Amino acid sequence: MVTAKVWVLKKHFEGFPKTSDFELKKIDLPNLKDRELLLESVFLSVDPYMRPYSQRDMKEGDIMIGTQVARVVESKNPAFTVGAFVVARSGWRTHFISDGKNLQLLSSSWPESLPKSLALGTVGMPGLTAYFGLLEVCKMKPGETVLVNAAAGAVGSVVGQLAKIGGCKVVGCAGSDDKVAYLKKIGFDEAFNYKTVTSLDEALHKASPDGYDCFFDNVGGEFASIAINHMKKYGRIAVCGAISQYNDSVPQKGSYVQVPMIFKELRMEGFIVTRWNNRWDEGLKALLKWVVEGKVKCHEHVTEGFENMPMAFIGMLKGENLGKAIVKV
Ligand SMILES: NC(=O)C1=CN([C@@H]2O[C@H](COP(=O)(O)OP(=O)(O)OC[C@H]3O[C@@H](n4cnc5c(N)ncnc54)[C@H](OP(=O)(O)O)[C@@H]3O)[C@@H](O)[C@H]2O)C=CC1
Ligand SMILES: CCCCCC(=O)/C=C/[C@H]1[C@H](O)CC(=O)[C@@H]1CCCCCCC(=O)O
Repeated sequence: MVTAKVWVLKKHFEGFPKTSDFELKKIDLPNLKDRELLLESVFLSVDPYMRPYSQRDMKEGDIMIGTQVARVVESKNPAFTVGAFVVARSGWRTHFISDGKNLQLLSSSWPESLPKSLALGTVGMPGLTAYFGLLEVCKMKPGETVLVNAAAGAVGSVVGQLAKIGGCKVVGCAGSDDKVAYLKKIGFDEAFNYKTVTSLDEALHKASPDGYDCFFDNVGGEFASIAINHMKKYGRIAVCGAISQYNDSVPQKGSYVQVPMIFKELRMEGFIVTRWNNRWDEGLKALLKWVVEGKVKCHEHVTEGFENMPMAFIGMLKGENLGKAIVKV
């Protein structure tokens, strides 16, 4: 019999999550039935959405939501051979049983030398968010200037690199000098540390005195309300995330967007990447190709050990990650 370790939401988060909000449990898994398979998680993802979605969709005692790259260890389903790798949405578990539905086999063209954990980052949901957000929401065009925040993270680092591939000038901001140095290294034209600049207004103006055509907003809050004033006429804002607000117990009061939107005739659109589920293969194929060709660089912040999942999640919310935050079991 296999015993799985799972992390449970013990107590709904109040403000910033704490390790005591989680509980590690053990679950004995039954024997496989016909068409079932047993999987072991190899890499798990910790993502910002877990904070707002846990509040909205989970009860205390539920296993934490999340995605993993898992290996098939036993199979009574002919579609999955032992040793195959899949991307699953099975939550924070070391082992689980599946009927094979909702499992995505890793692409057959996945190079042996490429870390499989990238299927949770650049060549996975975060990479697709950058891809569709830029192409379909920002509708970036060559020669335009793109601004992205949380730029050294899983989504932001791909946004900047895809915008460069698309012939744009790219400005990024992030929360440490090391992250800023990384952004310059991977091709951002301008980058600044939003935590240490004396004025966000001045930093945004200095990085692009003519303003911004596209703003890929991962952060929301104060940064977004300042950045909107730096948009060019007919600029487009892709509202991807609002991580600066996810831990608020009391909603922030901000400035209002209507006046700059009217004067500059802006378009601002929220999106969830699953809108393009029917084009997932197109996006993953393009991202994998760019990664293999070395045109898109990937960095991962890997935490070792399933027992450290809560710490990795909290660390990511605090900004400790450069690139995609991953847990290696
Ligand atoms: N709409 C969609 O379909 C999707 C939306 N998203 C959203 O995209 C955003 C980025 O996600 P992802 O790339 O996975 O995460 P990241 O890898 O970027 O990690 C989160 C980063 O957010 C930054 N951050 C944390 N708190 C704040 C704050 N108060 N103000 C500014 N920055 C902060 C930190 O970087 P730093 O050091 O720079 O502060 C941290 O490293 C999130 O808002 C997420 O919800 C993600 C996937 C899909
Ligand atoms: C105000 C909240 C904004 C959150 C934005 C965000 O990060 C969205 C992320 C989703 C992404 O677009 C597609 C996903 O996979 C993310 C959500 C997944 C939730 C699934 C929960 C159910 C489960 O995994 O069992």
